[in-house]
Amino acid sequence: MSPTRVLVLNSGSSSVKYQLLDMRAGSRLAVGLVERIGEETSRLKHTPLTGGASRETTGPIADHEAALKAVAEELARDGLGLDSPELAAIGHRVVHGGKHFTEPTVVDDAVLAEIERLIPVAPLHNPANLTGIRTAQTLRPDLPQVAVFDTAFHTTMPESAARYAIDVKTADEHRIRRYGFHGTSHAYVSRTTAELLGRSPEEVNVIVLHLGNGASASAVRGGRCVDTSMGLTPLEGLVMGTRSGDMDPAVIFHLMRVGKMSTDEIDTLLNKKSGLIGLCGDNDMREIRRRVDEGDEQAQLAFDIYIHRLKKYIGAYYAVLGRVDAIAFTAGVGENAAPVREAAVAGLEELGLAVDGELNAVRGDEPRLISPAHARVAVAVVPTDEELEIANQTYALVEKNN
Ligand SMILES: Nc1ncnc2c1ncn2[C@@H]1O[C@H](COP(=O)(O)OP(=O)(O)O)[C@@H](O)[C@H]1O
Ligand SMILES: CC(=O)OP(=O)(O)O
Ligand SMILES: [Mg+2]
Repeated sequence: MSPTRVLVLNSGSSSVKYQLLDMRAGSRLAVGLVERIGEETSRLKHTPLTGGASRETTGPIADHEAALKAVAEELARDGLGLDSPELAAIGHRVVHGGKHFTEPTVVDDAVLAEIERLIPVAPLHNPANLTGIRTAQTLRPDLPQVAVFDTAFHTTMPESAARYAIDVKTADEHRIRRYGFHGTSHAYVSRTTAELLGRSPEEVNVIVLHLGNGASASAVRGGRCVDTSMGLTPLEGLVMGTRSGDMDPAVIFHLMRVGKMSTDEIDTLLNKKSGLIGLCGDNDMREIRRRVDEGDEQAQLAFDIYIHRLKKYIGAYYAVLGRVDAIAFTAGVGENAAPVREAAVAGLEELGLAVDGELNAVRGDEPRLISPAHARVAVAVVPTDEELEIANQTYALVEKNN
């Protein structure tokens, strides 16, 4: 019998999320997370789902290579090591795939070179993704390593949404266009939202709000992305944990000319010291809500700016789609922060949008509706599962190639 297990690695700038799945049985064998990679207080949390309790270790994990080796050791302790003949492939989230990669792709040297070439436009993410792939290759050189790109779902965007209004020749020479990210999540969540409505994805128009530490919105018409809020890099769009999202690009010239800041300093400012953390010193929505409830004005202003931007995108994508069947909230903030969901649609009753206070307060892991009965537009909470989606795409590709 051919092997049926897939290991999925979702390497972020300072974390690795992973899952080991058995695709034939449709079950998860282990899940885990390594956080704060590169710091003294790195933490690995491993949960075997074949029996036994979660294990947590803290202590310095220097880089993504060390992180992946630690994950491999944890899996081996449960008899689920990477040397298993039952492993069919390793699936990797790769954040930037440019215009080129529209499908999941088996990694070879040319693919690695392209991911590397795209580092300047995904400096926080592509290096970690590359290290994950290379380390996995050294651990299992015989296995297919499959790259699943954040950008792939957005390659259906029309030119009118994908192009910036800058000189065409310059844009083409430097491949400057809007690529969009979190595509695996937008694809999974828009499809799951259609299922929740009991309809096929082709029939429905959905606005997906992926609100994690990084955050993006997308407009999905009949299962295809027609616009999304991130652009050339994951900096454009919504207010995020540490990223500014949209602003007048001339802010950058001003900081250079008048603020005498270097390109790298401005890059760090906008990617790592802006957004919620720049506005109020915290990037965790739990902490911000706690402060808001205590009457903290700075946290309140940060929250208000976050919501204002979100609302603008809801309105914009409503206009782009013309008809909206559902709005889906997902990722850490979208799935957990009821006040964010309530505030984001407050005052939009004329657009057929509202949340039911009681439904909105319910917590859970299942996709669910939070709009009042008979609402014109369904408002939903749809937990994302990038790892499952990557596993499905990886396994489908490996099966096809066999
Ligand atoms: N219970 C909660 N209430 C409000 N916000 C939460 C809660 N749990 C997590 N979050 C938010 O979710 C964020 C992480 O989301 P996640 O989707 O895991 O992000 P990423 O994949 O970018 O690391 C945290 O920074 C925090 O702001
Ligand atoms: C592309 C992106 O912003 O990813 P993340 O939210 O994982 O940082
Ligand atoms: Mg994420």
